[in-house]
Amino acid sequence: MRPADLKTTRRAVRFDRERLSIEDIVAIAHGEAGATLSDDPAFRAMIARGADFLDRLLREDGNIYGVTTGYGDSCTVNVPAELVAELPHHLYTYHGCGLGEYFDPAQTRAILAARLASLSKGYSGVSVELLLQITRLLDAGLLPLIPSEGSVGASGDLTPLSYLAAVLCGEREVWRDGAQVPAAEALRAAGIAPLRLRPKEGLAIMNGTAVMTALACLAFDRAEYLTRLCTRITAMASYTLDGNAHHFDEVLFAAKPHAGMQNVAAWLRSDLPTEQWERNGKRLQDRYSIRCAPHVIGVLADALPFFRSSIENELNSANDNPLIDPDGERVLHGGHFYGGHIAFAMDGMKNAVANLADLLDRQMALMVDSRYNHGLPANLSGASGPRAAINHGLKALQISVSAWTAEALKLTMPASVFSRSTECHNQDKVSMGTIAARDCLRVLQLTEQVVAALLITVRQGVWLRQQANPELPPHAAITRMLAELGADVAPVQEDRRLEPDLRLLIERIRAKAWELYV
Ligand SMILES: N[C@@H](Cc1ccc(O)cc1)C(=O)O
Repeated sequence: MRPADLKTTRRAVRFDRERLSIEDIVAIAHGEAGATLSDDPAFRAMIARGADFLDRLLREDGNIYGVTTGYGDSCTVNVPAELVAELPHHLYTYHGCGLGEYFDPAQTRAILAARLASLSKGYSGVSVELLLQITRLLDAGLLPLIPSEGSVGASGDLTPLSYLAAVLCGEREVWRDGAQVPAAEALRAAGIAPLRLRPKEGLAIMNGTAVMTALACLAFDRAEYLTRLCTRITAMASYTLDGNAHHFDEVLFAAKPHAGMQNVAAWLRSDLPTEQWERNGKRLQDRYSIRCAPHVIGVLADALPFFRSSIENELNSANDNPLIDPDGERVLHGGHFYGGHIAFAMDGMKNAVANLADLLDRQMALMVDSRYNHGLPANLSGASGPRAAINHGLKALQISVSAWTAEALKLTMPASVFSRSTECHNQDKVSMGTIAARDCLRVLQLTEQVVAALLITVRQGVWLRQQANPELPPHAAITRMLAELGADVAPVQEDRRLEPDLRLLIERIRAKAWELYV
């Protein structure tokens, strides 16, 4: 369903000074919620006070950074009064040098929502009209085409956000129903008058962390689901390998108090048949990719609450410069456009997520190898009799998984350590948070591909194990998951092209199709 079709039923996220959550931004991104600006008169008056104070200051003092001066290192250049009105338009114009792929519509909606969140805090000296204009774009489904490359993530996401500023003013291009249209034409057709920016409004739109923060919200949402799905896959891999379910014992895990990791172990316990306790069972110690799975998945599970607080604090911050204190009537010069917290969260998240890909890649290596899979066919081939000779089962799928895993791991190099001095040494330390966030999304995409392949593998593996050892106790969660996967993916009996199965499973992963551990 397209977002526009959902208009009548979907909820609205209200923008005011209240704290917003990652889920609010994700809902707007996916078109499940709209964005409305609070019409509370006190809120609107507070916003207007900032803009009025700036107007007064301009009249009385005549000298404000970024209003009557050049930007950044050019702050020593004074702008004559008759050119002040043109200055914000120059800001977005000369920043129109982004390149690379355009952000997709969901990412773009998240970016608009994140910028609206920051400006709604009331410290940016912008007009209510500007905030409303952002909601109008979201409402009408007119999404700026924003190139994804060209931000150092410390003077804010200046260059990508210049594309939002330009579109608000009826310039550059938007997506409309999936097509690229000139913004001027799209705004006219939607009955939206282009803005003429007030003196500080160009800076307020562009000088902030909205792009990286929006991407971080989307990344968080995907990473959280993967902790659950990788746990379920681990349970099915353990079952496939006829492994030792007691590796996830409650007393064992109580001895190591990482709460997220303990949770993963508890999920595994709930998935696996652990009724019978054997002192020296048949499989004393499984390999690490099974035995230590809670310790690998748990790193991400334990980091998520920290990532959430960093991302939501950034989302709920006034992150431009200078800030305008409407009540104290002061102009506060600082560096809140510096995205170090998001950079760290994204660099950390991509590392922890790539480790999931690596974990699953190792689990697959055990399952397809008849030297390690405890009695199942090589490559988990489902063919029998003379035809077994020409069937290669999941052989190529494993090779693809190795490639996707390698590519994910390759992208884990932290972006934040590549800070470099730029803009005539005014921006001499920068966060690279937007690059970190883009890396993280790519690592998530590659890891989801690995997850899709592992879903095929465990679906095949559990099915073969049930045939090989019919006496094994079936377990509710695994049986249910096998049935759900079975509805999408047939067992591989004769070799077939698995790409369609993979693509379908990736869709299911992105839609969080399976209810896991609720
Ligand atoms: N981020 C800078 C402002 C800036 C804006 C545009 C630039 O091109 C450069 C710098 C500051 O607030 O100090």
